[in-house]
Amino acid sequence: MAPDASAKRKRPSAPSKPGGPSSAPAAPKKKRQAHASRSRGARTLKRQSEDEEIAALDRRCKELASEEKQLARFEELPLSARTLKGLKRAAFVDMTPIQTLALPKALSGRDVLGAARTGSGKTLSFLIPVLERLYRLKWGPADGLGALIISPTRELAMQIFDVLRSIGGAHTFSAGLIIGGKDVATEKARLSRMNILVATPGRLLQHMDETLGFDAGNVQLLVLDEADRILDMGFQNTLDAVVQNVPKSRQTLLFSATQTKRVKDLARLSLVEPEYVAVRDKEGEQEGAVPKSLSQHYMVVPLEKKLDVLYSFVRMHLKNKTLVFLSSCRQVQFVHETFCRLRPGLSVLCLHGKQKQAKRLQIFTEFSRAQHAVLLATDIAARGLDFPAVDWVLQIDAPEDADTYVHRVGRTARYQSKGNSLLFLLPSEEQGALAALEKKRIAPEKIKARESKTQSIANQLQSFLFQDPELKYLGQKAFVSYVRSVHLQRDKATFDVTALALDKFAGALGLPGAPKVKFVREAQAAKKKAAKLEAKAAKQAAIDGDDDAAADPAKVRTKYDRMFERRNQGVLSEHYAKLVQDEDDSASSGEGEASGSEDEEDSDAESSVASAAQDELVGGNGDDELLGGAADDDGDFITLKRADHALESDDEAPSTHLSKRALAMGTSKKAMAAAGKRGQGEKVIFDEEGRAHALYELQDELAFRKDGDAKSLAQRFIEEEGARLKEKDAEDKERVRARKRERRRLLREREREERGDEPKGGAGVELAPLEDDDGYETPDFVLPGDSGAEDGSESDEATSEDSEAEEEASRPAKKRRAAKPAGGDLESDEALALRLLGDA
Ligand SMILES: Nc1ncnc2c1ncn2[C@@H]1O[C@H](COP(=O)(O)OP(=O)(O)OP(=O)(O)O)[C@@H](O)[C@H]1O
Repeated sequence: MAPDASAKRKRPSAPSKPGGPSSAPAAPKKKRQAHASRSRGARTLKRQSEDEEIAALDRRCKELASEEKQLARFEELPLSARTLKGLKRAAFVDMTPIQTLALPKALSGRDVLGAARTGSGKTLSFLIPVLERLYRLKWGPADGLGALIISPTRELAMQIFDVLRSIGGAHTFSAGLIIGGKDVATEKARLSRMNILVATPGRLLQHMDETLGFDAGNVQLLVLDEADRILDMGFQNTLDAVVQNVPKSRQTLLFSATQTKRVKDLARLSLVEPEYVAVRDKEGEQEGAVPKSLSQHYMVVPLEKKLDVLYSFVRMHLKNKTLVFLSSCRQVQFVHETFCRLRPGLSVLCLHGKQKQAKRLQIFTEFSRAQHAVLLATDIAARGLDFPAVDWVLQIDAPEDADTYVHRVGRTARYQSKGNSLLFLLPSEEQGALAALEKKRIAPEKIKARESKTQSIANQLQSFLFQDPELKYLGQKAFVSYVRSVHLQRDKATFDVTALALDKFAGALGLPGAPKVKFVREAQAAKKKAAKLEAKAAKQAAIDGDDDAAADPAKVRTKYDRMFERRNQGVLSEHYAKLVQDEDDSASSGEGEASGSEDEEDSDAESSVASAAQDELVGGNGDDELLGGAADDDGDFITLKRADHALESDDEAPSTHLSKRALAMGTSKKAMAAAGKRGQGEKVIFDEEGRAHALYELQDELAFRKDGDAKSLAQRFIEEEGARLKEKDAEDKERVRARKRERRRLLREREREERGDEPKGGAGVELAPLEDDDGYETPDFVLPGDSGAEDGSESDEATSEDSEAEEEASRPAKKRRAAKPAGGDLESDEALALRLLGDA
């Protein structure tokens, strides 16, 4: 098979035999004609034999579908000589169980749903029917696209394409690989000439939408490898759009180790009487999705220990090929970066979705060829990839579900080889994850890491991160992306983001602290709230003796539910009636005034008062008798607070907690008048911030508006305040200058006294005293509306008044000490030094 029609054209022609067509010009015309008719005849014969072969194949395929005969070798299948040649060349002789079951059905044109464990040879189960169908239809370049194979990842698409090339080399179909990350324009140019396409869904749809002349209307076969993944939510819309572009009459083949049987999914593909093909064991049970040659283990590892255990594992398995799964690209990047720096003693590679396509391809090839290596990867490496001879698959972060587990561990123990897998589970994940695996009849064996052999790398990571801020940043991203991955898990019972020891985890990554993650805080708050509600509901259920609600605390009942469900309602009504009666009595006896509106409020208050009372009484032991007892004693119950508190009446003596002076003040008319003069007793209004204002201070809006609009008022205020501040500033500056002048004057006097001479008319050096730097710097207020000129005039004024020494004095002490005194010569320098020494 030619992988590409253009490549086919470029391929150098086969060396011509002596006297063959290449030497034709030299041959006599008759000879040429004879040769042409001979080759025409050969072609016709070939075509005839092909037609016969195809007819025989068609016949045989039909028979095979009804025979239910178990064939063991590819040779026994009704396959074209070209396909058999390709299979032989690739050394495929015996069929695997899934091939034995699926190939006869698929070759007879049926829609097939194939399910078989990982690494069991599903790829050939759909590639052989693709080649055979097109061959039997005598598909040629002019027929356009005949088969479409869709894969969820680029790497898997590349791998399928490689297998197609290896077994289809004897056919003449053109085949193309359509995956993201490649030049679209080049793909577009070649697309219309392809007979078979292997594609990822997104890029395929892009071409269907954009590429002129790309027509999928003649497609005979649609294949979905890892069908359940392509049919799931992530690819849903894309796949639906692709399916709309291919004819309904096509044959459809779906393969996966974890095959979907959901009618809803399959309905989207409009399958026609699909044949479900699954390999069964001797007891007739469908074989497990995981190969028997795989030894599966799991280990409970706290989050903060994961990297230590992983590193220790890698160090102890230097002669192995290990594939490690982590939950996010950032984590893969971070662990790769740090492990490379730690130099574990074998090559550490990484594969994730944020890499460029060329890089991904390079890593894929490198790991495939490597004998001993570690590949850190996200789930893009989980499905379908056929890395040869992987010894261990490690899952550092638990898979989102059992299917993902199956695909991940399926990267080892492929075809007839053996392999090992190790799953890390957090203590909080153990129960849920094992239960999910159990449903698929998967039971990994529990093992423990030896403490003595576990090497801690936290300190080294910390030092790497300290030295390299970029790495620290990556660490923070890795942290957040891990937490997010847990947060986004569907199985909330197993994956609890609030159960993660985030501080410890941050420390294990070498981070100085745990980055704040908003959704964790939200999840924690939600959990707290839910717990509170549950507790409250359970408590209430216990109070009400509601067994159902107590058994199911999630069934939260409102206050109103409780009100309507309440027993002994009559008793409480009686309480209330007495309460109202008592109040009415007291109102009629002149103790208070009960207005109509207050009566209405009372009727609203009944429920809460009664309910609160019930809570209080029954809360003790929830005993109905007690409630009844309380009802008998209802007078006390209702008036409990008033009855127990001897309230001070207005005409009683003032409380004794006031001092004698205060009491005298309170009763003395003179004192009260004096207080009135001091402003006490004036009516004040409190503003929003609780400050008291005299009435006149708070104008109403109209009065406020009389003074002008708000903007001009604000501007005026700013200007006034600016002017006030400038004035203040000038005063401050002047005060400082005066103080400095005074200090200098005093210093000069002291010096003169010490020297015992008269001043020499300003000659010599004027020293700014060191202590002159009082740390005060006049602030320059720049207020809106301040003009630079005004500012400048002020500072000019100051400069003209001050001497050079004063300017010097205003500099910071350190600079001043370093500066050379103005006008100084050697003599004066010496004098200065001597004086300083003397001072010291
Ligand atoms: N009939 C066969 N004889 C020998 N080797 C085979 C045969 N069929 C498949 N293989 C080999 O088995 C390995 C696994 O095959 P394949 O990748 O098709 O598995 P799979 O079932 O698609 O796995 P997965 O579920 O992981 O996608 C490959 O290396 C392939 O070359």
